[in-house]
Amino acid sequence: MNMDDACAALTLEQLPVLPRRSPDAHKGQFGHVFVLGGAPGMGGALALAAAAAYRTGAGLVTAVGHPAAMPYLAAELPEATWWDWPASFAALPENAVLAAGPGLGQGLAAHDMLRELGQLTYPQVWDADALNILARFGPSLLRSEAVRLFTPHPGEAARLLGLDNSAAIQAGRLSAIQALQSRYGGYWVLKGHHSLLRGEGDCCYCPWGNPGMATGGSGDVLTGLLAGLLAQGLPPHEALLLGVAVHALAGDRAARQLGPESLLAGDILNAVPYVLQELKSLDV
Ligand SMILES: NC(=O)C1=CN([C@@H]2O[C@H](COP(=O)(O)OP(=O)(O)OC[C@H]3O[C@@H](n4cnc5c(N)ncnc54)[C@H](OP(=O)(O)O)[C@@H]3O)[C@@H](O)[C@H]2O)[C@@H](O)CC1
Ligand SMILES: Nc1ncnc2c1ncn2[C@@H]1O[C@H](COP(=O)(O)OP(=O)(O)O)[C@@H](O)[C@H]1O
Repeated sequence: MNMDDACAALTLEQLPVLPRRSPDAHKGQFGHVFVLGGAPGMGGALALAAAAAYRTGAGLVTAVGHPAAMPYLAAELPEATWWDWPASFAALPENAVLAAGPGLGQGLAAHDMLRELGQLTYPQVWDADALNILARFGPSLLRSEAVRLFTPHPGEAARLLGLDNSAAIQAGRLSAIQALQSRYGGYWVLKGHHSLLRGEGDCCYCPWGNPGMATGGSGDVLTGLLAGLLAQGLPPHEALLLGVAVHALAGDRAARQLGPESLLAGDILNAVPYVLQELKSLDV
């Protein structure tokens, strides 16, 4: 079955808009995103996700990474605060949102932090190595009731379902995303060409995006976007639709300017503010 026959395409009209900021707004009203990632050699993934959370409008962003990842943050994102691994999340602010996975690796510290994350009730985004660790432990890792958004690519989806490789997922993307949601609960995007979304109600697919986005780090940008939207209080289903759409539209905008071959994940990130503005201007 062709998934496009079974799922409706997301439309611009369906996308929620971010609430207008009151003139006396302060940063505490827009949430505090904690991004867990940045194992040695992968500080860039953490920096991209943290920057994306800020670009979407989060009030504060803290990058939780290995000390070796610090130079990326200092150079790329002085706006972020920084926690070294191993970190504990016993005393987070009330408005915290956690996003785990970008460049996290699968070492001991990552396992410990995810075991703790699985018991927290703050809204969460699970991506990349957080999904690989979840695949190893299964749904029992998710002990608490919490809003959770999951963002696997087909390789990660295969691991989460105990399948050999991504070909099995690609052969039946619709049944794969259904199986993922019934096994792990929560809100899902199965990434790739025409990313599939499944939150509340029927599934839909994202008609935007392009093969230029098949480049290292573009998924890390999506993780930060989703966390930034949750942090501003968007309900999870709306955050899922808007985050995936903004990411794909930003990818299309960057590809039009630069060509798909030259596209970097950072170009998607840089296009996000323009897409957010354009979407706002549609809401009249
Ligand atoms: N700058 C940095 O610091 C960066 C750091 N990064 C970090 O690296 C870590 C490892 O993450 P990763 O995704 O690179 O490795 P991995 O999970 O083994 O996936 C590869 C396999 O999955 C599949 N596959 C993927 N997409 C697919 C698709 N659309 N359609 C179909 N299949 C698809 C495909 O499998 P195959 O088709 O070969 O079966 C492929 O071989 C992680 O922590 C991440 O955050 C990266 O974000 C990059 C930038
Ligand atoms: N051919 C494509 N068409 C549309 N979007 C794509 C395509 N290839 C990749 N993408 C998007 O780019 C992102 C890649 O994410 P991911 O594979 O996790 O990359 P990384 O791990 O390098 O950050 C996803 O959001 C995916 O939907």
